[in-house]
Amino acid sequence: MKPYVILNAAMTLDGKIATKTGSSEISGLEDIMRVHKLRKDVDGIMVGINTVLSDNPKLTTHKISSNDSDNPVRVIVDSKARTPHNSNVLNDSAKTIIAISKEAVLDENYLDNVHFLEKYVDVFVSGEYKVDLNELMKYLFKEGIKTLMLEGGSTLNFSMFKEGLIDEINICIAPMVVGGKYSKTLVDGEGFGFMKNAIPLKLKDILHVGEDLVLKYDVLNIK
Ligand SMILES: NC(=O)C1=CN([C@@H]2O[C@H](COP(=O)(O)OP(=O)(O)OC[C@H]3O[C@@H](n4cnc5c(N)ncnc54)[C@H](O)[C@@H]3O)[C@@H](O)[C@H]2O)C=CC1
Ligand SMILES: Nc1nc(O)c(N)c(N[C@@H]2O[C@H](COP(=O)(O)O)[C@@H](O)[C@H]2O)n1
Repeated sequence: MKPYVILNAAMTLDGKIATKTGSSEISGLEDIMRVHKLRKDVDGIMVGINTVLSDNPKLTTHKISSNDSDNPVRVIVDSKARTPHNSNVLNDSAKTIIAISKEAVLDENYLDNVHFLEKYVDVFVSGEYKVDLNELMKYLFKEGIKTLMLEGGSTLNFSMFKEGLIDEINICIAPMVVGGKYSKTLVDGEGFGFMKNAIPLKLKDILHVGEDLVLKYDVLNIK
């Protein structure tokens, strides 16, 4: 059993979720409010370690009227236990789970930080060098996370698609173009070699949210 996973992201019309410098303020205010209401409705919210390093996100419902009990459990996919000590995701506004790989506990270069993180958060170990996302989903479900919002970035998004773990996509398209072959797109990773392997989707809703457009899709190849 696994959580129902909703990938939520904001991209420019040309499909970028951040520039090459990591700048990523894309959603308009109304979309931010929509996202924070969605955060309040789900049990968990998950990002990759590069998103933590780049944005230092809070991953709480702080943009809407709410209290700490409304915050979802934060989940960080962090194979080498690189979450910095001063990260906002380590504050006590919400529970945090950091998923690491076996390498992080076997290699003394990473072990000190594992011990540090264990003082503040739940640490879940799976996979040899990279977090095993299937194992992680099973663990989160057992921990009571029945709905999980995936908030990026591009690399984790691809891995989650490849494993067939995403059920739904909510994508905000902002009326802007940024370009750049080194700018992150909605889904990067290694990608598929042939269109016949593309993830099939079904459009289920189109919303005008302020100046932005929000498209909602069901993913048709889930496990
Ligand atoms: N506009 C938007 O909605 C959003 C934009 N972003 C942007 O995305 C950028 C970060 O994206 P990325 O660099 O692609 O990094 P990412 O946030 O997807 O993290 C990827 C890292 O996670 C770790 N990882 C561990 N196990 C993994 C597995 N099984 N599969 C995949 N990754 C695994 C690896 O260290 C990997 O390099 C930032 O610039 C951030 O601002 C991030 C979220 C939302
Ligand atoms: N919905 C949305 N729109 C954007 O324009 C974004 N850049 C993001 N980014 C995601 O939100 C995280 C920041 O969250 P906090 O406000 O600090 O809680 C960021 O790390 C991305 O995951 N999302």
